[in-house]
Amino acid sequence: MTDSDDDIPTLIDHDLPVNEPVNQYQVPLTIICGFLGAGKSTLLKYILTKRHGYRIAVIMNEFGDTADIEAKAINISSADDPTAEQSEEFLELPNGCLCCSIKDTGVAAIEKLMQRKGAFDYILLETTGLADPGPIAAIFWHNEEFAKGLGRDIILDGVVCVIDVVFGEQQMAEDHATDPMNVGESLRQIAGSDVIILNKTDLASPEALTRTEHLVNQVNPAAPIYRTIRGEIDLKHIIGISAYTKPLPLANPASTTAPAPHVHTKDCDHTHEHRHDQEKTHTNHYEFRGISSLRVECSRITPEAFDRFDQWIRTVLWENRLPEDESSTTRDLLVLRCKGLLSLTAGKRYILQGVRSLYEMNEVSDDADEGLGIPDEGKVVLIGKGLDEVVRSSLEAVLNS
Ligand SMILES: Nc1nc2c(ncn2[C@@H]2O[C@H](COP(=O)(O)OP(=O)(O)OP(=O)(O)O)[C@@H](O)[C@H]2O)c(=O)[nH]1
Repeated sequence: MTDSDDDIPTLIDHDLPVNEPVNQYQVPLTIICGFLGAGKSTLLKYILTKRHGYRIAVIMNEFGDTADIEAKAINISSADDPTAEQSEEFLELPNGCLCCSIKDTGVAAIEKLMQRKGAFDYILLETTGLADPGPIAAIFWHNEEFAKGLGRDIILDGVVCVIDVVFGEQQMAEDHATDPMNVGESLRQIAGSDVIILNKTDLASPEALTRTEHLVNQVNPAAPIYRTIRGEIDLKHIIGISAYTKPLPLANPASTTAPAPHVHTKDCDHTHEHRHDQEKTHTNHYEFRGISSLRVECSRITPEAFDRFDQWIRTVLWENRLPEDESSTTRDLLVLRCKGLLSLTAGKRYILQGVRSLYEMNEVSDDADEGLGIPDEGKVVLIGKGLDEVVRSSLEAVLNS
């Protein structure tokens, strides 16, 4: 980073978008979640003062029951009024960013913001350190009521989780789960994210860094992991990633031409080359506080198998049980996030995306297919609880039927 924090960038033309917008009529929205004190505000401040060519509206929000969380402010000053901080509801920054310090509930904040449509072309939503991003993502993705109103103008781009690499491991271990499934918020945040930022790497030992990275990767093998100091990251990794629309469901750096986000050191106990095999092995057996991931690969499947898979995933997501289990109480099954790619014998390919009970399977267009070189074989990744060998066998049986 060449800009100093004290430099207020001047307004620049929109010729430097970090990634191409998906749809010019829709404003992409990125949810930033993360552990308490992990560096979410620091990341936002970095974004708000960097020359990136986006006019970003930042919402610092408090979704859910966060009354016990002390309200905090992001201290951004403007060139015109260096003392201006959170006193203003909207603060327009010289680089085109719009800082919006609305503290009411989510949709109301977005409503207010969308009244200023045209003043920005990207929205960043910071959640509190205790927020589970799943329900928030669901508000912006596939919520029918919301889609009739504001939602039609907003498209969920992705969920980014900031982790404090010094205390991350400890936070995950100590996380007291308040939900009936006893999962814990930090693990829900990791499970529900599309990109993971390991922040404060300047303060952590290489061993702690590697351990935390490995741990996070085991909980969510589908999300690329980036290491940062004070949130300094190439914005193309977190903005305009189209995590819910792009036909790249599994962010495995080894299979893409994108710069490898998974940074390795000599201490790493895995490499890009054999990471795939490790995922197969470790994700089968790995569990952290009951959260694990399951990855199943398959060759091209028949249309009948595709229909059966649709039924399978619906039963798993909506009823928390396997289709063959008569009662939902027979196992402790909960899927927080799912992603997948299924190739049919007839030639069609479908992307699976799921957040909690919401899911969709969209056909991949030929254009996207050509541009991105989607592999022939399919795979499904589930992140959640109770994903044991019985679930694996059940899924494999459906996909291979
Ligand atoms: N050394 C170091 N300090 C950092 C880094 N990132 C953030 N900090 C500091 O960590 C503290 C917490 O950072 P914030 O950005 O406020 O964290 P937050 O996630 O927004 O905090 P909450 O919203 O309260 O959960 C601040 O004092 C930051 O200056 C980093 O990479 N290295």
